Amino acid sequence: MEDGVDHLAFERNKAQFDVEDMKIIWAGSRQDFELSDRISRLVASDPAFRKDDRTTLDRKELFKNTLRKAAYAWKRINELRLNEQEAYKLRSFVDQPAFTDLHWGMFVPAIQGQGTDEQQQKWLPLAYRMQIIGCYAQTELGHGSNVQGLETTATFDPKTDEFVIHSPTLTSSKWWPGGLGKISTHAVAYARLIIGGEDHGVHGFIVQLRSLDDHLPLPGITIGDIGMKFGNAAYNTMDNGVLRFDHVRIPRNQMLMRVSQVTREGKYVSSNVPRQLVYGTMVNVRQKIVADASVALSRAVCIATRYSAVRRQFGSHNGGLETQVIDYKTQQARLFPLLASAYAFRFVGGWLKWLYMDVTERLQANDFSTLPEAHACTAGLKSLTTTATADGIEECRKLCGGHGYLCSSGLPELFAVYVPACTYEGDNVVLLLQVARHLMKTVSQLGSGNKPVGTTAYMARVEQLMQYHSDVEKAEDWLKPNVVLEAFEARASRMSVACAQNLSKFANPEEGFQELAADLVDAAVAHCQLIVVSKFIEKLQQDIPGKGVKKQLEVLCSIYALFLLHKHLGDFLSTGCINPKQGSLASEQLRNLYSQVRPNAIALVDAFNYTDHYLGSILGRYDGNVYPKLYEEAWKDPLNDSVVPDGFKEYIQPMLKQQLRNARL
Ligand SMILES: CCCCCCCC/C=C\CCCCCCCCC/C=C/C(=O)SCCNC(=O)CCNC(=O)[C@H](O)C(C)(C)COP(=O)(O)OP(=O)(O)OC[C@H]1O[C@@H](n2cnc3c(N)ncnc32)[C@H](O)[C@@H]1OP(=O)(O)O
Ligand SMILES: Cc1cc2nc3c(=O)[nH]c(=O)nc-3n(C[C@H](O)[C@H](O)[C@H](O)COP(=O)(O)OP(=O)(O)OC[C@H]3O[C@@H](n4cnc5c(N)ncnc54)[C@H](O)[C@@H]3O)c2cc1C
Repeated sequence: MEDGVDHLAFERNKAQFDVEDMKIIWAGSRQDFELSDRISRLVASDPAFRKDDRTTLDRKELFKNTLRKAAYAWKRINELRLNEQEAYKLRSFVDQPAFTDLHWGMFVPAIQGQGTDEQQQKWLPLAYRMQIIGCYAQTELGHGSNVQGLETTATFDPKTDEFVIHSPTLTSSKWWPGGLGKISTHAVAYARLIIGGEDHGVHGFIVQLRSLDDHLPLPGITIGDIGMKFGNAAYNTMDNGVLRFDHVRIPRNQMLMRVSQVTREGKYVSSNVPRQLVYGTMVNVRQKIVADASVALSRAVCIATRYSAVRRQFGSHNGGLETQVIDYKTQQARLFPLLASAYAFRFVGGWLKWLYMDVTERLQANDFSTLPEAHACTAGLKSLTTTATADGIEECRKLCGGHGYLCSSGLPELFAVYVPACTYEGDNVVLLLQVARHLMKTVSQLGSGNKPVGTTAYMARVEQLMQYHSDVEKAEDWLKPNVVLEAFEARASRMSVACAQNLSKFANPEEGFQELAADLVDAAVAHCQLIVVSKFIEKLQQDIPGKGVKKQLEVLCSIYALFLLHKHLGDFLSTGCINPKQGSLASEQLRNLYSQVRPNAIALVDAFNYTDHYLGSILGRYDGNVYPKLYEEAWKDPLNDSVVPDGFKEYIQPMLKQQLRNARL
């Protein structure tokens, strides 16, 4: 069959729910849906945002092309008078990482979160109008995860009322900041504050890097790009940079002074806010990364699902059609948990956004009580969702067989752009260790009358959870939300308690923490998975309008939870929460659930409402017309510009002629 159009139309007719209603649930609200829909079509219909040619561009062309798109996007944002939310959407649908991500995503929030009112009034209007372009320069060549280990210094000079920013060693060179390499005029740079020889730890400083006239680096500044990164086009649209300071002077009022101040006399004054607020920008971005995970994963799942319905292999009887690969149970068991994960991450992302807004409001009112919870949740969920998304995109590539390896499938580039999310904004293992510290603290305080709150509230029932044994008797029992929730709570609390008990055997707790780090990471994962499962279940308790929509979400929620249970069966069995028979019943139920998803699979990915432009994949085309378009696309490759390739006459022809001569001899 040459043309897949009929396959997908038939698939869409099979759906047992209203896809338009599901689009609203996915978007968050009708208003959010309309906004996304409008802006994505605007970008898709504008030839200036074309992106199908980028894998064939060399780095310089690719980068220039990125600058052109960023400037054009800014022009359109102004011409159309888009508000902040619309502008953010437009940049995301342009789908090309650029310096603007760091300007809007980190430089501006760093000033908003860590600057005083006066500093905000001075710098934010310039940044909002893009009269200055900023980046977030924290990581150094020698230190990334260990922020306290940064070496760059900011030494106060009381004579001139300035800070002297300096990179004392090679390893103190700033290394990685996006937008720094070629474009940023300013940075929020992190450096150790030194006053009168005393080290006050790491603080943020606004530093001008380049002239606003000719864009040349200012005196004392050495700056450039750090070189090609993984993938071809992918993240190479971004100028991740290197920066060295040679005694660069900035006025005292360019230290971000919301958390602590340096007076004219050189006195260090701490506000009554926790010093961890210096890390606040990372918490903000981690929350955005969690929201973005569902987008990246759903794109890959949309491509793999549509293609799996178009692709046929084996099973033809009497010359009839072969079997659609989506009908193979192995394909379903690999694909449908990823579909369910995309929905699960969508809902947990929405919840985390709420949590972040809540903690921000509290901080403004000097209530710091929920900061540890916000840090643990953003760190843990960033780690969990980005790991699962990066692995999921790669699985989707494999689900598309050989064609998934072509750039025109969109999957190689999606993976290459996405996978650094497991490292940036905190290495995923380092972040899970932060969650583990939070859990160990919670367990250690259990007997003290300090009741655990928020996502650790289940620990208050630790005695009951330590006695728990699942009462599942038949496969359908696993469909009950409380049954699932209790099993996940019992597993998470037992893993944390086991770690705490083992830790208590060490005379030196820090040594114990290092020794037990792998178990602690497992306990942190169990806790984070519980959060995602419980937020999905909570979502289902809300009013969910739309024909058949709630039923589909219930199926996906069960798949997400039971897939995790199946994957981590060892945890559930070894902690004694369930027995082997109950584990088998969960697998049986999972198979039933896959059969229920099958007729709805295409409609469930249509509900993401992605344009073909945004998907950027021939395999994932809405019309399913894969083969003719793949064939057409191949001829566009620059290698096919000429029939005989460059280099043939120089290298291959002499070889062939030599062989011919030898044969004659
Ligand atoms: C960006 C948006 C772009 C928008 C426009 C485009 C549209 C695109 C669409 C979607 C966008 C999605 C987003 C995409 C982003 C792409 C850009 C990526 C750019 C990348 C940037 C970076 O990577 S910046 C550098 C990030 N670096 C790190 O994350 C470093 C990791 N390390 C740390 O965080 C810390 O050092 C660590 C926490 C690991 C340890 O710190 P340390 O001080 O040693 O801590 P410790 O002693 O363990 O703890 C002390 C104490 O403090 C508590 N704590 C630690 N961190 C925090 C925190 N962040 N908040 C609050 N509290 C914290 C910790 O729990 C301890 O508490 P106590 O136990 O003492 O109570
Ligand atoms: C694409 C990209 C964009 C970036 N953009 C920016 C930016 O705009 N601004 C910026 O400032 N930075 C940026 N970064 C830097 C990024 O934040 C760091 O790379 C990240 O925080 C990880 O730190 P690291 O590189 O030092 O890794 P390392 O800490 O050196 O990690 C190496 C290995 O050691 C392990 N490890 C480290 N510490 C521990 C520990 N305590 N216990 C157990 N294992 C440990 C890690 O798990 C990992 O396996 C970017 C990075 C990338 C890849």
